[in-house]
Order: sequence, then structure tokens, then C-alpha cells
Amino acid sequence: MQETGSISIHTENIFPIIKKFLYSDHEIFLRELVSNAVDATQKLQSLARQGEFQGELGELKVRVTVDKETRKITVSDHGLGMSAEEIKKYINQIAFSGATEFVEKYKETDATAKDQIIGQFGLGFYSSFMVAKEVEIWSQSYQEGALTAHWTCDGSTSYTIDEPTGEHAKAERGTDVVLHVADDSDEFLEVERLRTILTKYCKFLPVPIELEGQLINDTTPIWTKQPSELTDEDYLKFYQELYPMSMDAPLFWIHLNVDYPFNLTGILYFPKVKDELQFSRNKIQLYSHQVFITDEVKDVVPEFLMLLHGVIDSPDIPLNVSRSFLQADAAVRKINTYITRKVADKLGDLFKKDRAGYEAKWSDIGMFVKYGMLSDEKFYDRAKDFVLLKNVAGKLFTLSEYTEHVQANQQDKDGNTVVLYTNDAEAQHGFVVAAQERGYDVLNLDQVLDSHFIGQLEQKLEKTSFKRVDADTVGKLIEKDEATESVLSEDDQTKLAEAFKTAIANDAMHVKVAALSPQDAPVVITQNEFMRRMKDMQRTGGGGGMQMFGAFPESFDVTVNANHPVAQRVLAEGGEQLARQAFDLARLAQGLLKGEALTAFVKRSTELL
Ligand SMILES: Nc1ncnc2c1ncn2[C@@H]1O[C@H](COP(=O)(O)OP(=O)(O)OP(=O)(O)O)[C@@H](O)[C@H]1O
Repeated sequence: MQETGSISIHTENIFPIIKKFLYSDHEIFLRELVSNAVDATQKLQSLARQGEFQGELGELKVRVTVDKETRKITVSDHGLGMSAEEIKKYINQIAFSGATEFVEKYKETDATAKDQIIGQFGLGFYSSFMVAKEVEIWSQSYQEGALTAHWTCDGSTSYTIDEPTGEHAKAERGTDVVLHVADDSDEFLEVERLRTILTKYCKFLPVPIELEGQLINDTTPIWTKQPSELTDEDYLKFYQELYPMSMDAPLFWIHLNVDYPFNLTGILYFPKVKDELQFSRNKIQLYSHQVFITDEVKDVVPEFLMLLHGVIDSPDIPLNVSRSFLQADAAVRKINTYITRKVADKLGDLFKKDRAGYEAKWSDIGMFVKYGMLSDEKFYDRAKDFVLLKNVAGKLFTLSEYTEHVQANQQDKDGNTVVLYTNDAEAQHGFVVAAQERGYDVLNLDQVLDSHFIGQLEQKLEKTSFKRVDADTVGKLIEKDEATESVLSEDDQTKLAEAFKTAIANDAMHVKVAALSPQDAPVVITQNEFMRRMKDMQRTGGGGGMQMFGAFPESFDVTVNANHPVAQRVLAEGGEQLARQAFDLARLAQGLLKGEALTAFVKRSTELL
């Protein structure tokens, strides 16, 4: 039999389109051919299990070889093979119609979506034409008495097919796909290039893959096993295998395994992250039936879980749709929810079973947990029981433990709990100490996300507000009914304020006189919590309506302590120098004394000595 025919393609010029637009991803041809070979092998295994194939299975490997001289790459399998009729059906019709569909879809999509779908769409067999000027298939079906089928196609829409016999017949069951490499694709004639591609995409395929006789893959990666079969060492070893460059071992991991209502397996590792928002994205690898698809899992995995490392294998994630569709996909949404729940479960478990161990890891997972709470309501609901707050003494509390800890001492006159915090314990040291001397507790909330986290807690926790330690003088941080009497008359207080205003001569400093304790500082500079947050928000790009606050200069409250001896001296002596010195000391305590002002202060202080 010798037959020529024409492949029915409805899209004109399909080849140039594929070649041109898929340039960057030419390498996926190998993934596609090897996947087909693996499929053919697994189909044969399943026929054997069902008793439909009773012959010898033999050694079921996929072999990739390359011959630079003759410019050929061959992918051979020992799978179920195809008859001439089957080639006509599966290759001419199915493979090519798949490609036609791809091109149609590809033409419709906008430019950015194009980049994203390339390499994810299973172009299948057809992708071999990205690198080959001619492709041959030599195949022999597993069926009794099957003849060798030989198909060739030069990349145009016509093919030939024949059934060679005698010395030209294929010796064994299975399929060899032979690519005659095109002149512009020399790179694929290099064994090392092929090894890189196979290692990237085929490292965990379930059938042994050999390149020039060398095994490429691990056919049973640990995510395909049951957690009960695995030890901690296995998980750690696998992590090392996935990220050979990683210095730190992961903190812990979650083995995902679900088959209803979607199929998903995988292992997610919690990496050791530094306190900063250090996004090491693209660390989760997405597989489908053990074939590597991509390490861009955005939209498949919730945003905050992108910090995790590991592997997800799910044939239920549609890969041939653009990203905007992916987000709306029902299966993907369920997968998102499932993963989020598993992560919350794992954290909750660790917290319950080993509080000390959990606390030890808190500096690494804290940011992650807060990020999750901020970005996902459901995660907040789970995490509110195991998120921890750390005070300046380093003690960790859950939300409810903390409320209980401060409730007695830190309630204002309206019954609201005021939580005090510092975002820089060094810089705000004086304020922290002042608060502690009052018997208040001070939290350390110095991470990038903490300002947002504070906002969230204020919304969620009942009758609770947060105040930074330097938001007011210590006596006013938590407003109680008790007031310290001023030793100065109204008149003297006005005079005192005027004296300081003159000495300070700065409109951004709002001077007021208040009766603090004589043990407090003579002058205290604070910045109102609300105004400061607005300015912070604007600085970090909290945009929109906040823009108006940008028009305001930075402003501070300067509180002169009427009960301090220095105040009385300023009144008695009209001492401008003394007032300025006291003011500068307050600026120093706030980290506001810089440049010229600092030099003047040092000089004045030296003179006073
Ligand atoms: N090595 C092979 N052995 C046996 N059959 C094969 C082989 N390669 C391809 N086929 C047949 O040709 C068909 C078309 O292959 P093609 O790779 O284009 O698409 P696919 O594998 O069905 O889907 P995908 O687009 O996901 O790759 C396959 O479904 C299979 O029946």
C-alpha cells in the first residue's frame, strides 16, 4: 500500500503562524512527543491489565536519540503503536485539527494572552513541525499480525503513508517519531540542549525516559505516594531535588491529595522567609499527570500562597485558556479554596500540637499568615486563632490572649481597649519605656505588612484601637478620667506656650502646655495617630482620596510639661535658650534632630557644659 493524501486543515497558512509566533517556545515539541510516547506506553499497560493485550510487555522505556550527521532526532516508545488507519485518524485528523483549533484561538486572543498561552496549550504531535522540516512516523500496533505503518509529511498539508515489509518493516511493536531537523533549528541537535529540555519537562514522568541511553527521570516522585509511606527525610530530599540552589531547609510541608471534586496531588513547602516581604515567586511548579507545565502559577494558587514552594499536579487545571478565564474557572476556584483550607489546617495543627515549635517558627511564618489574613477573608477566620502578636519583651500572644493580657490596664474611659505598639523599638525607645513605666504593654509591629494588619484588627476586634507609643504623651495615650493638676495658672500657661513658640519658630510644631508628671520629660513631641497613618498610607501609595493629605506639611504636637522644673525656669527667666534646648532634646528623642539643627544643638550643649 502506498497512499498520498491531503490533511484537512481549515486554517490557511497554519505552519507559518505556528512557526513564527511560537518561536520562543519551540522546545516544547520534545515535551509533546515524549508525553505522547508515555501515553502510548501507559495505554498498553492498561490494555495488559484488562487482559486485552496478552503478549510480552518487554522493557517499557521511551528513548530519545539524536544524530547530528543525519540531522535526526528520534523519539521511540514501546507502547501500543498505531496501524496505518489509526495514523490517518489520530495524526491526520486529531493532531491536525487540534493544531487548527489552536491557531484559531491564538488569532483571537490579544497580545498579552498570547504570551501566556504559548507553551501551555498541548499542541501535541503537531508541534514537531516547529523544529522539523520533515517528520516520519514508523509504527507497529500491538494487534496480532499488524503491519508496519510509515507516514511522512514535510510540513505542507499533504502526507504519504505506506506499509513497508521485509527489511524495511519495523522489528518491534511501538512507535518511532523521526524529526528531520530544520536548518534554523540546529540547537536541537545538541544532546545537552535536549537534556536541559527533558530535565525541565520530563523529570517526573511515570515511564522511564532515556536520552542517549541515560535515564532522565524519577518515575515515582514523592507526591504520587501516600504520606504514610514517606519520612521527613524523603520530603527534605525532594525539596533539595526541586531547588538544588536553596540554602535553607523548608520549615514544614503539606502533602495535598484529593480526587473529588477535582483531582490534585502535590506537596507545598513553607520556605524560610526573611522578615521582609521577600517574594520568591515562581517557585511552585505546576504539573499535569507528572508532566511539567509551568512555574507561573499565578491565578491557580491564591496570591498569598505564592510564597510557598513545591509542586502541584492537577489534570483539572485548564491550560489552554487565557489567564482571565482561568480566574473565573470553577475548578480553579475550588482548587484555590482547597489549598487555602489545607494550609490553614496545617498551621492550626502545628499551633495546637506544638505551641513552642510553632512560636519558634513564627518569625518565618508570621508575615505569611498576616498576608493571608489580609488577602483572604476565609483564611482570616481560620488564622485568627493562631496568629501571634509579639511584644517588645519578645513574648508571643494569640489575639484573645493579648486582649486578656492588657484589658485591665489599657482600657480608656469609654471602655475601649487601646493596644500600644512600636514600629521601631530602637527609635521610639524613650516612648516605649515611658509606656512600660505606666504598666502598659507595647507590641512590636515592625513588619512591612503590619500597618495594614493593624487596620484589619481594628475592624475585626471589638472595641479595640491601636496607637503607636509616640502618638501622644504617655498620660494621654489611653485617656482615663484622672487628670494631673497643673501647678501653673492659666495665665502662666499661656505665657509659657508663647515663650516656647518664639524659641521654636516653626509652624509645623503645634505647641501646647499640659500638666504631665514632674518625672516626665519637660517637652514631648508626638504625632497624632490618625494624621500619621494618613501620611504613611500616602507614602506607600495608598493613593486615591488620600492625595489631599499630601498638601499638608508634616505636623507634630509639642507638649510642654507645665509641672516640670524646666518649664518654671523658662517662665521665670524667659530663657529662650533653655526652651530651645528642651525642645531639641525632645526632637532628639523622636529622631527628628538632623543636619543644621543637630549641629546647633551639639554646639549649644557644649557651651552649656
Ligand atoms: N507515540 C504514539 N503512539 C501511539 N499513538 C500516538 C503517539 N503519538 C500520537 N499518537 C496518537 O495521536 C493522537 C494525537 O496526538 P496529539 O499529540 O496531537 O494529541 P493528544 O496527545 O491527543 O493531545 P495533546 O494535545 O494534549 O497532546 C494521540 O491522541 C494518539 O492517539
